[in-house]
Amino acid sequence: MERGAEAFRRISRISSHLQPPGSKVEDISLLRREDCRSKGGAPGFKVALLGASGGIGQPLALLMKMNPLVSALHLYDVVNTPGVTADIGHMDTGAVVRGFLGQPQLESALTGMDLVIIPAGVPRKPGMTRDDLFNINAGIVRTLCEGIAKCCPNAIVNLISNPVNSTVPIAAEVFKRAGTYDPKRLLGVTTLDVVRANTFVAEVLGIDPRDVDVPVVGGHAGVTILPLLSQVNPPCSFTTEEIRYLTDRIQNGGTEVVEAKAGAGSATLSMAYAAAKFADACLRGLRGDAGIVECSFVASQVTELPFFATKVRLGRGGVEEILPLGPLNEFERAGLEKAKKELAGSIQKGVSFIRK
Ligand SMILES: NC(=O)C1=CN([C@@H]2O[C@H](COP(=O)(O)OP(=O)(O)OC[C@H]3O[C@@H](n4cnc5c(N)ncnc54)[C@H](O)[C@@H]3O)[C@@H](O)[C@H]2O)C=CC1
Ligand SMILES: O=C([O-])CC(=O)C(=O)O
Repeated sequence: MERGAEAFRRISRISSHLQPPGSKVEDISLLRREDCRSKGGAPGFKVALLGASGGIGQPLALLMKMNPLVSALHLYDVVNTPGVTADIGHMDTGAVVRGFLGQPQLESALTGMDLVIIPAGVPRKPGMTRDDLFNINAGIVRTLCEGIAKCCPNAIVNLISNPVNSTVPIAAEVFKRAGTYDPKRLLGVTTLDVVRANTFVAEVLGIDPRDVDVPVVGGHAGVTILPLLSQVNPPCSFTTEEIRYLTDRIQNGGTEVVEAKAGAGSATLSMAYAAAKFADACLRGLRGDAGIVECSFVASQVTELPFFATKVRLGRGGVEEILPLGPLNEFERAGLEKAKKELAGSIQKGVSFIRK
């Protein structure tokens, strides 16, 4: 009997370690986080996920909890974080998980973070463009970035919320106002475009997508998504029809998912995969690994525009080097002009939102 009670006490103590703040477990008097023997997790990076209860946020939380480079994972949202945190927190991987609910807990969620990933905001429904999300998501991104400027100004920021072509300029303006802007640390996540391009090109070539690398440059909406099919690795050639089919499918991959989900949102699972892949690359860069190259929408001088997505080399300071576009064929040069025209407007819209 006595041994049974002791066993219950020990189990209760262990599970208390993972209870999120605000959850309803206090009525079991033995459940106290402070009772745990171990206070910390494995050495590694501290990562915050803002929008953690959403369609992207939940699977991304799962994937980041599985990343051995992460020692602390902070899950922030305006809804449902106690449940998501309790659930993810039971995974027997190294990262210690803590949940934060609502604006009053934003600062605690952000303090001390090395990497902040932002998938907070509304997704598209059929018939909408990413720009139709601007009115709601611009304000959400501004608030979250103000928190970052205050609580973890040196963190790397991975911005997922759409329209990325405008939200990255918004974030830059918020950081400039706060005096914390470092263009090397602000990265718009365009990895899903590369992931899709690799998949669709591999399908056409009849090879394994893991063996394919397609650079996708420009931005993250419609014609601003510019796959460079002339630079595919391994080197290969396509017919004119294949180039038109692939370019169109890559540019409209997001819309393909939005329509298939028929009102239930946009890409979440493939996006969580892509975001986890990109975040892992950023963390390996922070660790000092060499040769980490990914496409990302960043402050750039590759074109006359202030922001542009290209391959970038990641390192301890974030973006260590912006790689050139490389030689483009005539089809890609025409695509680049179209992309730049639309991008210029989207970037300006983001900048004006803060400067107005
Ligand atoms: N960059 C990219 O390649 C992609 C970007 N996206 C974008 O990611 C965003 C999120 O998409 P989903 O996860 O599918 O949407 P969702 O609606 O399922 O989840 C969004 C989450 O953000 C939370 N949220 C709302 N306001 C917030 C605030 N002020 N602070 C913190 N959290 C807040 C919501 O409560 C919700 O849990 C959308 O804007 C979508 O367009 C989606 C796919 C790909
Ligand atoms: O299409 C959307 O709205 C979501 C997104 O950015 C993508 O899937 O690429």
